[in-house]
Amino acid sequence: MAPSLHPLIDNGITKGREDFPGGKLYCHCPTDKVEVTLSSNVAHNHACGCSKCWKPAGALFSIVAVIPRNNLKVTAHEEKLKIVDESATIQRHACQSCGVHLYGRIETEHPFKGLDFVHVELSDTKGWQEPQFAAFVSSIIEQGFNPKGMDEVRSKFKSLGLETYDVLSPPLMDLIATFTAKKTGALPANL
Ligand SMILES: N[C@@H](CCC(=O)N[C@@H](CSCO)C(=O)NCC(=O)O)C(=O)O
Ligand SMILES: [Zn+2]
Ligand SMILES: [Zn+2]
Repeated sequence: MAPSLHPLIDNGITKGREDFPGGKLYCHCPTDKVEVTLSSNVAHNHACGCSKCWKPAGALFSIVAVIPRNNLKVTAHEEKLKIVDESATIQRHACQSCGVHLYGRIETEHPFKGLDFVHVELSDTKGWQEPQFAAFVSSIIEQGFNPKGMDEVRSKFKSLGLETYDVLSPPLMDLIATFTAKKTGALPANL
């Protein structure tokens, strides 16, 4: 049996809506759920194979997207949130009771500062931007996945119409490189 990449994509991808206005994310606690309100759709939604992003049990990949941090508010039970790893670039705020990551935020100088990382599967509404690509695919091996299965994993993504990358997608890599070039002076700061 093919391994589960993620329940949201295993059986095909449902397209989101261009005019989707956002919605609420909830942690997995049965009561007193942490609630996060997003006031827009997300962007750059993708499958991520890295070891740090939260994924549901049994899935090889997380599905993670970004949203401007001003469009994200914790609207209930913020007291349950704790940063998973203070030393990581992305400060992932997880519910201490159920372990779900509600949002990841960057506080240091970084090309993605100002964008929060979120998992739209924590919402019960439909219409969020669908996954656009798969990132950090080779990273699943670091978590114990047999490298012999990688062709099958990459083929499955391709059959779903998702390009696979071992870091991030070209537009995101270009953003990172442009940020670096402006810092070193290789490109003008006002480009
Ligand atoms: N092989 C490593 C990769 C970890 C990694 O660099 N993850 C990325 C992507 S997360 C969402 O796309 C990243 O930006 N991490 C910064 C951070 O987590 O703070 C592994 O698998 O651990
Ligand atoms: Zn919880
Ligand atoms: Zn990740």
